[in-house]
Amino acid sequence: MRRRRREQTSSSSVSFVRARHRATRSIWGPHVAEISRRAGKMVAICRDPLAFVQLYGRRDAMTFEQEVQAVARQGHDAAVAFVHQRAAEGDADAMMMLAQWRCWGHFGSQDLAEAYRLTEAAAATGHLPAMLTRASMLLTRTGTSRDADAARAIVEAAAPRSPLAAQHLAIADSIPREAPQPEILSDDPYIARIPGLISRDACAFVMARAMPMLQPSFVIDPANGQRVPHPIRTSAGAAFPPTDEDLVLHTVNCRAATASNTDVGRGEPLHVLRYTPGQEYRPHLDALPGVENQRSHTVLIYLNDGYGGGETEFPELGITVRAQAGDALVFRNTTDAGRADARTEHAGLPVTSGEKWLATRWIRQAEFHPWKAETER
Ligand SMILES: O=C(O)CCC(=O)C(=O)O
Ligand SMILES: [Fe+2]
Repeated sequence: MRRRRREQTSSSSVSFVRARHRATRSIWGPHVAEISRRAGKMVAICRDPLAFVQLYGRRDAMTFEQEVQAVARQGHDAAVAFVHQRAAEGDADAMMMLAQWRCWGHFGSQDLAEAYRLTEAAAATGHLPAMLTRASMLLTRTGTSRDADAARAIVEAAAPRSPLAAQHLAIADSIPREAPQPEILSDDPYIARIPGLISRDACAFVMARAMPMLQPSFVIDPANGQRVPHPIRTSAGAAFPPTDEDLVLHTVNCRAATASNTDVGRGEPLHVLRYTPGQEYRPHLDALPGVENQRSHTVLIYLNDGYGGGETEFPELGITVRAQAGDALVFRNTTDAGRADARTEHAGLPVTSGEKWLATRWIRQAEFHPWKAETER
C-alpha cells in the first residue's frame, strides 16, 4: 500500500496510545486489583486491533488504515470489500483509499476518472487531504482536465483549517511571477542560465518534500536480475507522482515551462536528485533512445548552494555552470529535426563536499500525460 497522505502525520503508535488512554480513563474504578485486571485486558485488546474495533468501534479510536489492517487479518478480499462498503456509505477516508487504488491499479484496474470522482466526493465532505489531492488532480489532469484556477480556489478554501494548504499558498506566492532575464551561454544548441527562477523558500520546500521519497539510483542487471548501482547516475532521486503535485510544485513546473518557452503540459513529473560527496551524474544525453515524443528541453533547477564540486558541465561545448539556489539552467536536447543533439552531452561533476540538490524537469516535444510516465518507466 502506498505512503499515507494525511494532513498531520501522526504515527499509528501515537494514535494508538492516545486511544488507549481515552479508553482506560473511562474504566477507572476504586478497586486497584480490578483496575489492574482491566488495564491488563485493555493492553491485550490494544495489541489486537480487530478486538479493539469490535469493542470500541473506530470513530476516534483508530485511523481508517488501522481499521483496514485489522480487517485484513480476515483475508485480503475482506479488507477490499470493507473499503468498498465504507466508500459506498460515503466515508471520505475510504473514498480516498479507493481513489489511490484506482490511480495505481491496485486491487482492480487503473481508472483515473473514477479516482477523480471519488476524490471530488471525499473533498465535498470537507476532508482536507481529499481537497488537496483534488487540487493536485486538477493541476496534473488526473481523471479530469486541467483547471489551475479551480485548484487554487480549493487550496484557498482549505487554508483556514489547514496549515499545510496555507503553507502551499504562501510558498507558491513567494516564487517570482515573471521568469528573470536569461543569460545565454550558447545560442546553438540553446543553453541559458536563469538566475532566481524560483525562491529559496520554494527550494527548501521541494527538498523537504522529496527527502522521504529519495531512492538510490539502481538498474537491474539483465544477466542475473540483480539490482546493481546505476552505471551513470550515483545520486539518490525521486519523482513526484501526479497526485503529489501540489500548488508549489506546480508553480515550479510552470516557471520551468516559461523559462523554456514550452507548455506546462509537456513536462515529465518533477524529478529531484541529491548528491553526496563522491556522487555524480556521468556524461549523458537527456534525449531517450527510441521514443516518439522526445525530450526536447531540460530545465535544471538548483535547490541549494554551498557544496564543493558538482558543477554541470557540457564537455563538447566547454561550458561549466555553477549556480546558486533558485537558479535554473535551460537547454535544448534535440536538433530542429527532432533528433538527439550530441553536442548537449552533459554531466553533474562529482560533489567533493556537502550535498548538492537539484530538481530536473524533462520536457517533451509534445503534450505528455504524467500517468504515462509511470507506465513507461
Ligand atoms: O547534476 C547535474 O548538474 C546534471 C543533472 C542532469 O543532467 C539531469 O538531471 O538530467
Ligand atoms: Fe541530464
